Amino acid sequence: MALDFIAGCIGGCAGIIAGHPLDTLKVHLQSGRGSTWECTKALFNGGTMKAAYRGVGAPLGGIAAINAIVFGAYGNTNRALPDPNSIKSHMAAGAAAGLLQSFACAPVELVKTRQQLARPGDGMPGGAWAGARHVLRSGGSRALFRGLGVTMARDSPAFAIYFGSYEALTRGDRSVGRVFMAGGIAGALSWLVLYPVDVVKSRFQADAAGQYASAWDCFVRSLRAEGWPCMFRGLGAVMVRAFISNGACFTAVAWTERAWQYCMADGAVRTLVQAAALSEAVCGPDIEA
Ligand SMILES: NC(=[NH2+])NCCC[C@H](N)C(=O)O
Repeated sequence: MALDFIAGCIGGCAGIIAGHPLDTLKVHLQSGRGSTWECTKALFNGGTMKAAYRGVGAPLGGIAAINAIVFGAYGNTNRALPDPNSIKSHMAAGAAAGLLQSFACAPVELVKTRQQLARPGDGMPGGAWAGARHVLRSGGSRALFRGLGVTMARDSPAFAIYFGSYEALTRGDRSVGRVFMAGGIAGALSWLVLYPVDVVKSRFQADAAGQYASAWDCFVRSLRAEGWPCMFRGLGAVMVRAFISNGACFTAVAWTERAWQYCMADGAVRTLVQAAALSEAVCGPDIEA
């Protein structure tokens, strides 16, 4: 249990660091900041990764809480179901985990999104806590939880697909290569299917001025103004990000688990050797020897 959590945190951090620049590109594309080429150029302007990594603090800071909820809810729901090993149970447990983690994920992603899109002079500080305080001061907790409903609508089905497909793809083979591929494919699939919901979420959370009354209003007005193509902008970036990020995440989880098991086994051997040495010191060498 504790191991799942520690492994999940290390995996989650690896995934965030590997995937954040592409996440920033995605958010810029979703918000209509320009073509892929224009956005990429703007993000790497100045030759540093600074703009591409803006807003990384909130997801890094929130990953422990989010993973505690995801792994806790996933494991417990799965075990409580009548047939825990079926893919259906893994999907149901994933859906419950996705729903619950939205309460932590929505405010984290709101701060992240605002920082990724911040322009000089609009007062959005760069740090995670400073960003959250800024949002709270300007609109209270309602402002911080703007987009909670649409986050649930995205993440409950997304995590069902995520855990269901990961389980299906790793049945019978948990080698490092397989884990990376399965994690990458599961991540990419979970984004592909729910992508328009994510576009609406980004646009709705980015809207600090309160131009949209609700996420639905944001969806209808975006469609009316720009048509269906805007619901798929950034899909390429997110698929590459999701593959790398979730491949890295599940691989780090598997490595951490193996390192742990190795240390435990090693520790157990050392304890046996010490116990033998101690008994020899106390009782003298074996009589037969
Ligand atoms: N579409 C989703 N939210 N899928 C669940 C995977 C979440 C994962 N942490 C990622 O960012 O890729």
